[in-house]
Amino acid sequence: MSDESRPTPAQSPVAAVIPAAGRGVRLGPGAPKALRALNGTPMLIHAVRALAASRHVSLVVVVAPPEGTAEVKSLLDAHALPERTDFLVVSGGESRQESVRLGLDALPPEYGVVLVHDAARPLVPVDTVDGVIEAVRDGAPAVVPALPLADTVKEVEPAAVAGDPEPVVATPRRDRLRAVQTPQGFDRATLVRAHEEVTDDVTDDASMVERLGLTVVAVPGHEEAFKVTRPLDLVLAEAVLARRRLNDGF
Ligand SMILES: Nc1ccn([C@@H]2O[C@H](COP(=O)(O)OP(=O)(O)OP(=O)(O)O)[C@@H](O)[C@H]2O)c(=O)n1
Ligand SMILES: C[C@](O)(CO)[C@H](O)COP(=O)(O)O
Repeated sequence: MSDESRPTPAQSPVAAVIPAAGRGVRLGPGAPKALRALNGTPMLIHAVRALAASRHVSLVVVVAPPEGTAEVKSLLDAHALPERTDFLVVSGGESRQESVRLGLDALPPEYGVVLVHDAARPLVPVDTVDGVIEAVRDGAPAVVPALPLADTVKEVEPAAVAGDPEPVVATPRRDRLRAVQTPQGFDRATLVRAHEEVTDDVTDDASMVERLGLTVVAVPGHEEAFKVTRPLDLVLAEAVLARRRLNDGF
């Protein structure tokens, strides 16, 4: 599809790329993090359902651990997922950045809006997903869901040996800081260009767009969109699911 015939973000269908190829080292020994269970269901399935809950999302591309693509395909077949959504599974890379790029490479041409969502954020509410999509469709090249911080943040001179005291070098104003979550939403052409041109190590996709000199906008995130990173996060995720079951009355 030529650039001229590609739909603008305002009209375009939305695809979600879910990088799920990480090991989960900080979570401790076990299966790759995305395949570990939350309340008996793999974290990845929760994440896929969370994105597919948006009626705007018509394709979900799961980027699986290279040795786990067959398992991910059978998991997607075995769990009830919305019929209006298509699914693709591709094999992941060495870093999150590489896994996202492999997911982007698999996107059919008609998708002009792309969400990138960590499998490790399985509980993001649909209103957060839709808020990100709306801001991209309104014309922002890149959108991040974000929350104000509760802690004060210090910049330090990192110690050579973990655990040694670290001199504090600065305290940024907290009211100007945000903790950034996923899904991050993009005009597809912008995200593809960022992945082609930016080679620095980054920790999220939006910062690659910042490096192109474009403006990234933040919209409200949600506490339940937290990232399952360490063992205590699993306890919190199960508590959130239990609260949702109570609120849903079953
Ligand atoms: N090579 C990689 C590394 C990470 N990810 C994905 O990127 C998301 C965010 O990464 P993170 O939470 O850091 O997951 P892990 O890399 O698995 O965690 P850790 O750093 O503790 O090993 C996760 O959904 C993870 O599966 C990926 O697709 N490919
Ligand atoms: C993309 C991200 O979730 C935004 O907060 C985060 O940067 C991912 O970091 P990780 O170390 O790969 O989990």
